[in-house]
Amino acid sequence: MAPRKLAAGNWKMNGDLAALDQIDAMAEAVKGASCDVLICPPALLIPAMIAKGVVAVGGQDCHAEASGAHTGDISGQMLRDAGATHVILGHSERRADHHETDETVRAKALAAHRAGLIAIICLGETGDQRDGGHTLQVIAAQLAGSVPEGATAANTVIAYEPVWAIGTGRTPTIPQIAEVHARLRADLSDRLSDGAEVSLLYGGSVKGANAAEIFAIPHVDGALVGGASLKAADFLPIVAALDAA
Ligand SMILES: O=C(CO)COP(=O)(O)O
Repeated sequence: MAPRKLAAGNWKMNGDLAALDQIDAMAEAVKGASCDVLICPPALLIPAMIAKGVVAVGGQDCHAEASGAHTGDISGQMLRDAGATHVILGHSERRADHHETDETVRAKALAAHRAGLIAIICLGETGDQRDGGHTLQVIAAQLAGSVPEGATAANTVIAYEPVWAIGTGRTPTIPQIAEVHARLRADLSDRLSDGAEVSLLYGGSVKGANAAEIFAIPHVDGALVGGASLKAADFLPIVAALDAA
């Protein structure tokens, strides 16, 4: 089976109840789309977004434990209980702001799988690592360290997000994205029996204007979109480009 195509939005710490109007504005287009469409809003918006029944809804992080004395945290179990289907893990902003390591991300992914969630595991090199010629080495190590035992194409998605491309309007060249995605596919195929079917997303300054050329790259099965997922008018052209790819 071919990997599932997924257009995913990461709202980060943006959006409020009024912003859910944007989900209503997506309804018609999403109904007609053949790709999966997911939005990961701040946790407090998850129930109201799910109630709209328009897009699949995911969390932006979860704890490695199902419950316990962890003030301020949220578990995969809780996200699942609220009706979420996915959770983003190991985003570079969490790796930087919360000192998350590959080991942390792997433990969280295991917890997500136990809770019945699809883990979207993020990885990507910094600008310095890219300039130093270490990109493939960095992403291979992150993949090896962050993907847990028991990962399958059904419970895991990988998102390649070069740190220097996030929110900057800069994107890697087409050959640069192609090189990383080919390596991710090869490593996943070596490690997982269904590695050829794992969805691989590109993330970092994806817009309506560059989506089609990014989705034409081999082993790019969708996108993880930040800023351009906040408004239906910006996100829907990306969904349409993925549908057409
Ligand atoms: O970090 C991202 C998605 O997780 C990408 O953000 P931008 O699309 O705003 O660059």
